[in-house]
Amino acid sequence: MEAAVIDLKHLEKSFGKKQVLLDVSFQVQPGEIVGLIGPSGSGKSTIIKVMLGMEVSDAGEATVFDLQMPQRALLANIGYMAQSDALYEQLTAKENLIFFGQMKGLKKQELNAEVTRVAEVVKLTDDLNNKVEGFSGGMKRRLSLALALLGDPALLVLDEPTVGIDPALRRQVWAELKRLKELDRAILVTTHVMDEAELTDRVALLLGGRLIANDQPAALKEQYQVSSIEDVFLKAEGE
Ligand SMILES: Nc1ncnc2c1ncn2[C@@H]1O[C@H](COP(=O)(O)OP(=O)(O)OP(=O)(O)O)[C@@H](O)[C@H]1O
Repeated sequence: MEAAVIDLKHLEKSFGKKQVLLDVSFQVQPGEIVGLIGPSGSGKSTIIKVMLGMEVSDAGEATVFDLQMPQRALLANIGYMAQSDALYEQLTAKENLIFFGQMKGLKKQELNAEVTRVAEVVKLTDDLNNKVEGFSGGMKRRLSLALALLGDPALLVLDEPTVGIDPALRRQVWAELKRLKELDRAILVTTHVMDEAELTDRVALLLGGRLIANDQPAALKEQYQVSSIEDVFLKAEGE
C-alpha cells in the first residue's frame, strides 16, 4: 500500500471544558475520496484545522505527507477550501486566482493556463473579470473551490465545497473530483449532503467528536441494514 497522504492518530482536542475530538484516527490514501460526515458541531472543521496545523491537538499525531503541519514546503501540494470564503472582494475573480496561484509558486505561463482550466471547472469563465464584491454566495463558493484546485495539488481538503452550488454544477464538481482521484490525487471532503456521501470511496462518520464508522458506503449500508447513507447516519445517531 502507498504511504498515506493524511495520517491522523488518536487525536484529542478540547476547547475549555468541552471535548471536541475523542481518539480520532484515520487515513487518506492517494487515489481516494474520503467523506468526513457528521452533524453540525461534531468536529469536522476541527479535524481539518488540526490536520493543517491551524489548531494544536491536546494529544495524538497528525501528519500530511509524513510531516506535521504547517509546512511552507507543502503549500503547493495542498488545495484547501475553508468553510468561509477568504477572498479579496475588491479584486476580480481572475486577480484572486492569479494572486493565490503566485503564492503557490506557479509561473506565469502555467498560471494563465491553470486560471482558464479551474474557471471552466466551476463555470466562472464569463465572470473572471468581474469584481468578487458583486458575486452571489454560490459564486464565491465556486471561486474558493477554483482556488483550491489551482496547480493540481496532490491533496485536496474541501470543507463543505458544494454549499450554495446548484445541482447541475454540483454534479460537475463531483465529476472533477472523480477525475482527480483517477489521477491518484487524495481528496478529503466534508459534506452535509448525504447523497454526496454515496459518491465517496470511504465515509468517516463523526458523532460528538468520535469516529463511529470508517468504511465504504456500500459496506456501511450493509452493516446498518439500510439503503442509503442518510439512513446509516440516522440509525447511528439513534443508537
Ligand atoms: N476556537 C474554538 N473555541 C471554542 N470552541 C470551538 C472552537 N472551534 C470549534 N469549537 C467548538 O467545537 C465543536 C466542533 O466544531 P466544528 O467547527 O469542528 O464542527 P463541525 O462538525 O465542523 O460543524 P459544522 O458542520 O457546523 O461546520 C463545536 O461545539 C464548536 O462550538
